[in-house]
Amino acid sequence: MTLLTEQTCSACNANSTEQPLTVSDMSELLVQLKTQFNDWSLIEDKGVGKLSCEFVTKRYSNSIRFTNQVAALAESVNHHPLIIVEYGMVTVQWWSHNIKGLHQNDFIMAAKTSALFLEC
Ligand SMILES: C[C@H](O)[C@H](O)[C@H]1CNC2=NC(N)=NC(=O)C2=N1
Repeated sequence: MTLLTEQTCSACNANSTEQPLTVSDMSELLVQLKTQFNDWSLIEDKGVGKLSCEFVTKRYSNSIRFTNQVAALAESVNHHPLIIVEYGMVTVQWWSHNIKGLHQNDFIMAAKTSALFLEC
């Protein structure tokens, strides 16, 4: 099985007709993600499933540097997370706005976000 970090995002377009993942597909992807990076959680926010992770940083400047790296990654694939920047912590949440739920892309991007943090 190809690691999520080695997969690429499918094109994200506003009028996607794709549906959110089935529960079984989501569960399988969550196991894959947590096997590689255990800190991600599946949350539900106003009925929308999201992947959320809190990254602990040493200084605010580290938070900003990591945030900028995630932003560059997001821009490179036109798929963007919510990022909350605090002193000592960056919270990242991935979901697909166009389908109001989780897509495989979100699991790929979550894995790539964690891989970025490890290099940071
Ligand atoms: C028009 C543009 O391609 C779309 O709005 C993209 C931008 N970034 C996006 N990011 C996320 N997380 N979900 C989307 O549906 C999405 N759509």
